[in-house]
Amino acid sequence: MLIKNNRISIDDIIDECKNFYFAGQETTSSLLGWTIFLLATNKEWQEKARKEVAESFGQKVPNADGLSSLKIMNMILDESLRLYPPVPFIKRKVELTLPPKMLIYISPLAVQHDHKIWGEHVHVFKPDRFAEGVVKATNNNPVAFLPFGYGPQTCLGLNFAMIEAKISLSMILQRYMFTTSPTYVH
Ligand code: HEM
Repeated sequence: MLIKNNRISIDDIIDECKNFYFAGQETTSSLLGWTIFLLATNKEWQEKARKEVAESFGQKVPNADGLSSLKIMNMILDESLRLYPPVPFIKRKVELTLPPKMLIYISPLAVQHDHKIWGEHVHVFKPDRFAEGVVKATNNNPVAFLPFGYGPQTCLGLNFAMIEAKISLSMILQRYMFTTSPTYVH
């Protein structure tokens, strides 16, 4: 972003709006799409999530207090973000010892599928690996879970995206049960 005279130009603001639109829409819809698929193929977790939603909201519209107590749903969303990170690459530009301006790509997809960190069931949907938080799930290596990136450039929409996903998923679970087609092959 070019800041002249301590002012952000109209073009910069338009760029930021486009960024929010792009960075904010496809990512959360990818998270919801994969989560619905994972719950369709793991019915016991679909039922656990529905029970938690029913206990928190009944048939009412989800509210802020209830959303923060959705522990099972948080575990499910984290496991979905681990298996199918909506942003598979993060990039950084080298400024120091490596050749300047070189772009480094870090792959959440690769790190989150590393059996040395996540164990032999790395490819299996196991939300309970997140039951005691990310530090425990990563064997004391929290940078191994980076669906929203890491450090000063961490995703600006992290909290917004998780709240949006929890509201949407709660309202879907309140209304629908879902399954894959009998002919579906993964
Ligand atoms: C599941 C949903 C989302 C995922 C997985 C996601 C993931 C990411 C990732 C991996 C980055 C790069 C972070 C880094 O380089 O370390 C990023 C950056 C960013 N995201 Fe998201 N994002 C999501 C939703 C959103 C939403 C809803 C918004 C805004 C409404 C948003 C706005 C941004 C912005 C502005 C940046 C750039 C931050 C910067 O460079 O300082 N994201 N996101």
